[in-house]
Parts: sequence; C-alpha cells; structure tokens
Amino acid sequence: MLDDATMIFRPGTAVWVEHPDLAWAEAEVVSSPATPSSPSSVNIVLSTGVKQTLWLVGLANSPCEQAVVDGRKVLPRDTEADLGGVDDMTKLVYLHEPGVLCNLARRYTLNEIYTYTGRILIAINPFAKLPHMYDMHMMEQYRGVQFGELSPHVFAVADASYRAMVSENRSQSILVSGESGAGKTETTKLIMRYLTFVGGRATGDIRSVEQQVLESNPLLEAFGNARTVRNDNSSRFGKFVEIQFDKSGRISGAAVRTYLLERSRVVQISEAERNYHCFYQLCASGQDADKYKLAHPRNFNYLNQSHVYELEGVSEAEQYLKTRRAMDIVGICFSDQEAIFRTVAATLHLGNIDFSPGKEFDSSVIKDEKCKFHLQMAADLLMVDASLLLSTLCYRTIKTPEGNIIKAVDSSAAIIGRDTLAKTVYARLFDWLVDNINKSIGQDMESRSQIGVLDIYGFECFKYNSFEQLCINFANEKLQQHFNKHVFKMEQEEYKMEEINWSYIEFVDNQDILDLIEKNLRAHPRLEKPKLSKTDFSLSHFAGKVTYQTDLFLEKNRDYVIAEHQNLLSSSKCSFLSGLFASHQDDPSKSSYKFSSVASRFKQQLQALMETLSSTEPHYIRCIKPNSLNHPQKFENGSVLQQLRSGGVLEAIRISLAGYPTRRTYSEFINRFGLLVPEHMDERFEERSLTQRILKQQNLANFQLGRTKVFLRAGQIAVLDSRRGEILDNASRTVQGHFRTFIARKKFLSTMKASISMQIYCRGELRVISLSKKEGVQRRGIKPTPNTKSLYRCATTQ
Ligand SMILES: Nc1ncnc2c1ncn2[C@@H]1O[C@H](COP(=O)(O)OP(=O)(O)OP(=O)(O)O)[C@@H](O)[C@H]1O
Repeated sequence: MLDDATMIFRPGTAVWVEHPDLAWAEAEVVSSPATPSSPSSVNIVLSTGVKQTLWLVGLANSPCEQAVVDGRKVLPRDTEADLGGVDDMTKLVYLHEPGVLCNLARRYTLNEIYTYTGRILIAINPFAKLPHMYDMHMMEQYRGVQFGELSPHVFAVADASYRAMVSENRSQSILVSGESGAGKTETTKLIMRYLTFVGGRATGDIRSVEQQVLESNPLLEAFGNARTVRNDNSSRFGKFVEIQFDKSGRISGAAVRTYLLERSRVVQISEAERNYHCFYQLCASGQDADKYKLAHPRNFNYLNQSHVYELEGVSEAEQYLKTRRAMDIVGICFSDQEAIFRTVAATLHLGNIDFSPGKEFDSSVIKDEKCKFHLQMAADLLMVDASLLLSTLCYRTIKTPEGNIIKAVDSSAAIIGRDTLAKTVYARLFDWLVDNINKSIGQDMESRSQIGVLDIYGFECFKYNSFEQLCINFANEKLQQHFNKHVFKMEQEEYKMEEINWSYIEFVDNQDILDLIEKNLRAHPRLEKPKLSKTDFSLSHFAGKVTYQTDLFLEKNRDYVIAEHQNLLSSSKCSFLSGLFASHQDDPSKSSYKFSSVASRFKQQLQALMETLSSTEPHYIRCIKPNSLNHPQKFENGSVLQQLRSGGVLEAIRISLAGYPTRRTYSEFINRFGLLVPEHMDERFEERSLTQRILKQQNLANFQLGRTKVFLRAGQIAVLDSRRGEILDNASRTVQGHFRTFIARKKFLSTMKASISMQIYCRGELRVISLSKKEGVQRRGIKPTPNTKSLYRCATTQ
C-alpha cells in the first residue's frame, strides 16, 4: 500500500515548491519518490515554465525548470481554489504557508486588503486612498452585524468588540501590531473613529469626549511622530488608548498610555529621516516662528543633519494650525500652548549652541557670537538665566563627602550635556502632553467597561540592533505569549462547542525566552554569543534570531536627569516649565546623576499593560506592509511571509495545525469526497456516518467527528484529495475512452455512409455509361458530366 507522502506526490499533482526568490512557486509533480534511496525527493516541474533556482537534491542549485527537489520543501496545492481568494484562511483547503500567502496576494490584487484567520484580522496596507472603504455608509453597514457576516473589515472587529462589551459587560482590547509603515496608526485611528461613531452622543459639540479622543491623535502625532526611511509618519512611541463607556454604551472617558518615546531623535537624525513633526510645523508657522526667532529648518543643527525638510503632500503651516486646533479641542489653554511652543523653539536654539575648547585643560567656552545669540534665545524662551544655562552646560558639580567640587567639562562633554538637556526637556514635554490629554478628557471612574486599543511597534530585526530593539522585541515576546494563550483558548472553545476531544493539543509557550531576558540568565539554548565579538549576543526569538550589539546598552538604559539640569529648569520663571521638573527637585543622590533604568521602567509599564490585557477579551489585528517601497499593488512574498511569521500569524496556524486544522461541515465533506464511496451514495445516507465510513475506508485515523463538522489532522485532507484526484483521473480516462470511441465510431459510420452513397452513385453512373456504349447511341438528356467522366476514368483505370 502507498504511504501518505507517496499519495501527495502522485505524478501530475499540483504542488507548491519552496523558492529562494518567490518564497513558494507553483509546480507539478513529474514523478516521485525519485529513488528508493531518497524517498523524500520529488521530481517537479515549475508551472510558470520559467527556469528558476531551486533547492535541488544532490546537485548544485542552478536555474532550471524541472528538478528533483527535497520533498520537505514541497507542499500540496489546491487547484480548485477560488481565484478571488477566501475571506477567512480557515476556509482554505490547505492551511499552510504558501496557501496563506497566495490567498493574501490574490485578495490584495483585488484591493481586498482585509482577511480573517479565524478571529484574527490581517490588514495589508493598500498604500492608496480607499475612501469608500471607511465612509459613513460603510460604518452604518457594519453596525450591529454578526462578525463574519460581511467581508472582513477593521470596522467588523471594532463592532464585535463594542457589542461584546455592551452585551457581556466585559472590557475588550484590540491589539494592533505590525512593522513600521504597516498601517497600525491608521488602523487604530479607524477603530477609534468607529467606536466614537457607535458610542458617541452625536451632540455636535466639538469639545465632546469623543472629539477629544479623536483629536488626541493629531496632537500626539505632531510631537511623537517623525519621518523615517520606512514611513513618513512613523510613531516613535507605543500607545494604548483606553476608551471608557457608561452603562448605556456611550463614551464617558478615555486614557492614553504611551511607551518608550524615541528620545535620541530630538538631537540626532539619520539621512533621509526627520525630527519630530512639531519642529517643522513651528518653523513654518509665520508669526509664531518670527516671535521665537525661528527660520527655515536648515538653520538648526537638530534639523539639518539630514536634508529632508518637507513631506510630500504636507503643508507644515496647515499642520501647525491643525495641531493648535487639536490643542484647543483637547483643552490645552492658550498660555500652556504658548509655553509648549516656546519650549519647542528653545530646543532648536539650544541645539545651535556650540562650544570650543577653553584656555584651561578640559574646559569649554561658547564658540562664537552666533552661538551666544542662540544661548540667549534658548535662555529667554526657557525663562532661565543665560549665564546659569551656560555654566550648567560647561561645568559639572561632583558631590564628595568633603563637599561639592565644581569641574569644567571639555567641549565634547558640553555638547553631550546640551543634547541630554534637550532630550530631557522634550521627553518631559511629551509626558506632560499625554497627562494633560488624560486630565482634559477625564476618566470615568464609574465606567463599567472599556475598550483598549494597542498600537505598538512590531518585532524588529535590523543589521544593527541595540537596546531599543531588545526592549521592543521583549514587548513582542510578552504580547506573543498572550496571543498564543488566547489562540489556544479559542481553539479549545471551538472543540468544546463541537464536543470533541481536545486534551492532547500542545500549547506553544515562549516563557523560556521571557525567563531568559527577565531573569538575565547566562546560559540558555536560545542564547548565543558570536565567537568573533565580545559584546554581541544573539537571541532566538519566536519570530527569528536577532543579534544585539551591546556597545550603547548601558548608556541607553540610563534614565537620568543631571541634577544641574533639573536645578536650572526648576528655576525657570515659566511656571509650565518649572512644573515639568518640580517633582524631581531635591534629589538626595550623592552623585550629580540620578540613575534609574529605562528597562526597569519599561518592564513595569509592560507588566501593567499585560495585567490590563489579561482582564479583557482580546481581538487581534495584524498589519502587513506589502512592499518596502510603499507602493500600491505591489506584493513581495518574502517580506510578507516574514511579517506573518513575526506577527504570530503563522504561529497561530501552527497551533491550529497541532490540533485539527481542517474543519468541514458534513455536507461540504460529502460533496467533495462522496465520490470515494460511490456505492453508498445512492442510498439515503446519513452525513455523519457516511463521513466516518469514508475516512475509515481510506485508513485514516485520529480524526474527530464533531456535532456539525468533521475535524481532520494536518495532512489528512491532502491524502483524501490525492485519492479523489486518482479516482477523478481514472474516471476522466474512462470518460475520455468512451468519448474517443464515440467520436471514432461516429466518424467511421459517417465515412462508411458517405462511401456507400458514393459507391451507389458511381455504380449508377458507370452503369449508364456502359449501357450507352452498348447501345451505341447517346440517349438524349443523359450526357456524361465532368464528374461522371472523371469517375469513369477513375473506375476504368483501377
Ligand atoms: N487603511 C489604509 N488606507 C490607506 N492608506 C493606508 C492605510 N493604512 C496605512 N496607510 C498608509 O500607510 C502609511 C503608514 O501607515 P501607519 O503610519 O499607520 O503605519 P504604522 O504601522 O503605524 O508605522 P509606524 O510603526 O512607523 O508608526 C500611512 O501614512 C498611509 O499613507
């Protein structure tokens, strides 16, 4: 008897073959297994008919069209799959990597950017405006409709969470993840728009809670978003927005929590990137820019390190007005708004204060007149004493048991101090904005349930991975664990509903890597130390291996405020600014530095987030960036696959594969596989028992029969399909045989009929000619025609 693998690789079977460029390519099996000595190898031919490099068996990889490939890199392909794709991956006949990828690509071509994988929504960035997808009409359409009834959509997820919250009185969370530029922020905004649509009071008041919730977005974007090489409007912080609802399901409050703002961007930007949007907006603000002695961004060190000042299709002056309007709506008073922009302007002037070496060893002085102007401007705007600002930058106080020692610092240390001051001020400003948004919108202490929307950076793996990547990837591991637990639970729920045995499903847990990071373990199978580097280390994360460079770890982990900086800023005559630093006065630390660690703060924040999330019912949205050029209608298989892996979609599929990935209602199953038992199809069959009979007859075990569906283990559907293919092949051969016989017979009969008619005619004609000759007379009216003449010639020469 043939084994399962042989069945799948039957000659002529449609397959996917793993491919170095396309990830997976369509192919057909030519023969298999190639030799008894290598049963895992399969001879395939690519369906495209184009030569491609494949993973060959026993040969160097080279471009070819037909090849013997490793059987492990070949998977069955459904030739009957709908060209438009399916809206839920669980409907795929083959739930495997190439099946998922091909389905997404097919849908993306048709601008169907949303697809479900069970309850997970996959959203592929269209990189094109699709206004009809998000208008009022669309929101009306999704309102109150059962999840899964309409096409997949972000509104469907938002609606499902809202309805679950109202009906079950249970808090919900929507976790939006994906790599930079994948569309997380846009998706989050759409969710918030939908929730304010269903949960708003429709008062038309521009300062209503829901308007404030919505306007918090442009405000946070102005101060926390920047252009990066991957996204013109990249959020440089993580965000969890909690929208609170009252008993009647109306929005009654909201709270925003933010995570890990990228501080270094304030003072350092890479080529082709920009600083935070608010700097450029203020420079383009006209009167306000003049008031703060600002000019074109190229004049400021913190902005001119890259030469990108403008964003395509964006007017900074208009954006400035929008930010101001958002501040009004969110409830930031005019004087605070003035103080905020004064601080932003001061930061730019601060960045232009340069130093040169002083007369004394290891000392520094302000460089030139221009720098003096900027020093004065920065001091005026910060409302601090200019000489105190200068001495803060050029000197450091060292506390010793014998008393304070004031020490000059060299010019490079003064520049580092200046940048640290700018970063500290900006970070505090950002935190203030978040606090103020929260205060202004207000928390509803009476709120019974909330919907939290998490917009957080996805898994990162670059050429150079530093401390930020470790924090981000740690957060992703935490979220992945939460995700795995949830997907596992959902699987169990479906099995329970169908009353089938689920006890053996394996739970994929990543606790080991969390332990490795959290407990700082020295030896672990997931930890590697490259031989050539003393400072690097690699971690095998759930989404792949990442090598971290630790050179700047310590520095980046220090969450310090230099005491002198604090003294300076708390002495500001601007109550807004001194207020930002008020709680940090009187640092009892003996050193001039107050150390606290970014990692420990982040860990605490993450812990709080995980606690919140575990008290809610989660909904997942995985955003995918289809190509690195941000172009519409371009789908790069390799990169999408990588994101599906990092986003845990493939992990969810793996969990599903560990159980029963293929589920079919009994009637669907009989429709497809009834032909395997034609002898039973005539009777009045009972679907469930016929399904069981088919599976048993095909020697398949370990399947489960649920209440309404049959549950098959991974690979069983391929075996059934292969047998079905065989029967259909035989049947088609028989049909072809009969048809060919029929055609041949029909042809033969008609030829025979024609030749008989011809013979009759010829004989008649010949008879006429011979009679005419015999009689020696040509009867009138019976003249040999050209036809009869030639027939006669023909007949007489034969
Ligand atoms: N649903 C959508 N429809 C149209 N365009 C979209 C959609 N989602 C994203 N985009 C486009 O992609 C760009 C990047 O999206 P977004 O800023 O949401 O990415 P992100 O995942 O939040 O990135 P980052 O992590 O860098 O903040 C948007 O500015 C927008 O042009």
